[in-house]
Amino acid sequence: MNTLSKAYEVGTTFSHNIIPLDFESIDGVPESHLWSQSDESHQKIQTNNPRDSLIPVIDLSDPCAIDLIGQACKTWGMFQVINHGVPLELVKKVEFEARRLFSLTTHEKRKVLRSPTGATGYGLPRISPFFAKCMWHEGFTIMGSCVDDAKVLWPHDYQRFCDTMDDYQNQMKLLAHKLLLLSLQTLDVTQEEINWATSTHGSNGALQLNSYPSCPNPSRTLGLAPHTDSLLLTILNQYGITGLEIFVEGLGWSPVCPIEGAFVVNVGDLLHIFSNAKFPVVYHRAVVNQSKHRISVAYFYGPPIESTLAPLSNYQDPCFRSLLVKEYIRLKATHNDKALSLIRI
Ligand SMILES: C=C1C[C@]23C[C@@]1(O)CC[C@H]2[C@@]12CCC[C@@](C)(C(=O)O1)[C@H]2[C@@H]3C(=O)O
Ligand SMILES: O=C(O)CCC(=O)C(=O)O
Ligand SMILES: [Fe+2]
Repeated sequence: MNTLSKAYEVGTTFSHNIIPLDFESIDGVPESHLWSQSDESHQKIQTNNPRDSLIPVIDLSDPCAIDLIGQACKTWGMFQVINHGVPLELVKKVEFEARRLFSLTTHEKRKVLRSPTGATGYGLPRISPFFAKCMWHEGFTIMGSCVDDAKVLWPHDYQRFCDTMDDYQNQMKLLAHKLLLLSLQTLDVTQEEINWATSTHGSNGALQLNSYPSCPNPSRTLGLAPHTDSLLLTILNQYGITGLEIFVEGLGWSPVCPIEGAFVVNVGDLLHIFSNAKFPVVYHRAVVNQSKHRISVAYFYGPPIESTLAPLSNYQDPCFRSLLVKEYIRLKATHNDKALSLIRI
């Protein structure tokens, strides 16, 4: 077993609906998607200016970028990055292809449904079984090649979609390595540990295309329920439409405003563990809106799944026990937000 998708093959299968709603054919929010106003996951906060964002914006060409990234990772577990070197043309192509996919009919999209234990394909977010209500969301997950699914969707025109997603995953991996290298240098880390986190052999990534159709009653539902991301680092593009929110202790849910050309970068569970909790993980969610069909694209970067994950060796008191990366992925798949506490020392 050496690819990320394999780590998901074994594990609990939930008898839970795995098919997104047929958003084309409904004109209200059904009971299954109505979140209670008293639910903590569903509370809102008022910011004085909805354009205000707490999360720092870091210019990668700034000579101080390393300190700024270290500071942002330690304070927020999140930052936005500009001047990152990813070609804008490719970023736009990814949005175009994602919109092309989600604008297919429900009948077409259901031909490439992710199986209940599967990793790739069209479906609901993996975290869905942990919530009583459904999310106003449909997603397409890519781990490695997406050619099999693309051939089903566009038998005579699949190459464009695959090439775009492959190029983007390569660019994302390069950026993830760059950002990990910078952030880790601000911790007491050995060269061997840096090599593990930024290894080019057997390291794993996944691309998640998220679609949040416009919603007749956005305040009564959620696009993506509160969660932390599982792998080392996530690089997200909001494509200009507000929706991502983070949970800030004492403040509540706060928006992360989209900035043109920027990516939102956040620490995942594996980096939280590896940094011995020096980098916090940030709870985040996505809200939907009434007039716009929002697309976001998230790249998740992780280390080889057969390798051992352990807190940095230079720290005297490890906060977590060590385990294989694939074991943590399975714990997360079966226990969701309880997984971290299950390995805390
Ligand atoms: C590598 C992965 C991270 C992810 C699970 C996945 O296998 C691919 C989908 C990812 C995603 C996207 C939406 C939110 C999330 C929590 C989910 O349900 O599926 C993340 C997963 C994660 O970070 O655990
Ligand atoms: O759509 C968003 O803004 C958030 C997406 C997200 O959190 C994810 O894909 O893990
Ligand atoms: Fe996320």
